[in-house]
Amino acid sequence: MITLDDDPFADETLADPLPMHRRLRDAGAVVRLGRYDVWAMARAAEVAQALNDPDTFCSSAGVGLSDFRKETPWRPPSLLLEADEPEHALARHTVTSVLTPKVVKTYRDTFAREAETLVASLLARGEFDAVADFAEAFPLKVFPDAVGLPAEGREHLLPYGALVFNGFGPRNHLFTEAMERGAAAREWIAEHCRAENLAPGGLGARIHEAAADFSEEERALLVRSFLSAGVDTTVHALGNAVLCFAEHPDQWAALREAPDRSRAAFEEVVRFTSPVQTFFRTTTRDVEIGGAAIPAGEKVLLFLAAANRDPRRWPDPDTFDITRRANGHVGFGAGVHACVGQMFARLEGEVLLAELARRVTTIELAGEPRPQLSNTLRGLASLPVRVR
Ligand code: HEM
Ligand SMILES: CC(C)Cc1ccc(C(=O)O)cc1
Repeated sequence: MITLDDDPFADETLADPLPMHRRLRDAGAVVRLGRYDVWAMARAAEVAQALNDPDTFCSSAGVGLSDFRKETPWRPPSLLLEADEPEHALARHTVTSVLTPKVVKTYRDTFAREAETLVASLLARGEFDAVADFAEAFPLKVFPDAVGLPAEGREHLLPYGALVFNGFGPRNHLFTEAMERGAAAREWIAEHCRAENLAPGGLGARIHEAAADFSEEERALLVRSFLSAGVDTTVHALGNAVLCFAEHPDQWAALREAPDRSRAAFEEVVRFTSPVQTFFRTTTRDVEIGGAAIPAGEKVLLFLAAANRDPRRWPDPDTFDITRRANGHVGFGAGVHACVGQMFARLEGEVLLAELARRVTTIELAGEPRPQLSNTLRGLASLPVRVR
């Protein structure tokens, strides 16, 4: 068995995980991380195999380091993310009956209007922070509007997301800081998963209506899934997109030439930067995989970001190329738990990047990008840019 002593959740690793990803892929198809006493997979083939075998690699013990069979979760488990069949299928069917591709399409015009307003205001400013003023501003407007959240209190969404995503890691300083900062957010989120605080016709209200045979608190948990996963993820993807284009002016020129390439460009941003870097599964039986014998009951850390740059699967994996066919990456997961909001996320990325490409000639760094450290997400805390 190959053991590495890397700490994937250390600040310096989180700030620049690529060297570790290379070491993990080169060390073997399955390796052991001595520091946390867990297994790890970083190659595309094994990560896909685990995601597509939920009976062997389950989610109901939690998709973070904490094993729900041994420790009390910090919040009641998700009926989607932290559930296995048959319970998972029931919840999934309810949510996908609300967030259908057809329903997602109905937001296109609203997103386009919001994008026009936002890009025009940023172009007028010329210099701004592409995280706070762009990557956070857009999702924090369109997503809570779609869910049916009130205008006030939306400042709780990002701190709550930070709690959720740091909660998948070890109880390090990132988790404790998110816990302290997120105390008020937990209250507000719990309140706003309830039907009476969700606007009629919004996605939240529609989940309550579709989940008629669930209990009141289960219906609220289904809405909590959207509030947990629906903002920080797209915020990081959009911030990463601006950094990619600022660092690859040739790719920005290619997108400006054909703004209708923006959907494929966003897909390549998700593959290349993997906003969601890792999460766990737990083995339900002894399993042979990648030349290793993993006993039942063990935590397995899946490195989506490393798989998305695996040269065994991707030609020139470290090249950011918006004309590549990026589909088949695992940035949105795969299998029964694959992202239920990916079409919504793709629409946000497609519409906003197309508008930016139509209106902005050049994007330049106007200062050092500052990484946002997270146990699960990869993205920026700030990104000073100048646009013309
Ligand atoms: C770029 C943006 C996004 C990324 C990179 C992303 C990534 C992911 C990934 C990797 C998973 C799989 C988790 C697992 O297998 O354990 C997932 C699941 C999920 N995502 Fe997303 N997501 C994004 C946006 C969204 C949005 C906008 C929503 C809500 C509308 C959302 C809601 C969910 C939910 C509810 C699940 C759990 C599905 C299940 O377990 O059946 N996500 N996401
Ligand atoms: C990448 C995933 C771990 C994002 C995510 C977070 C939370 C939930 C939930 O159901 O609370 C679902 C998905």
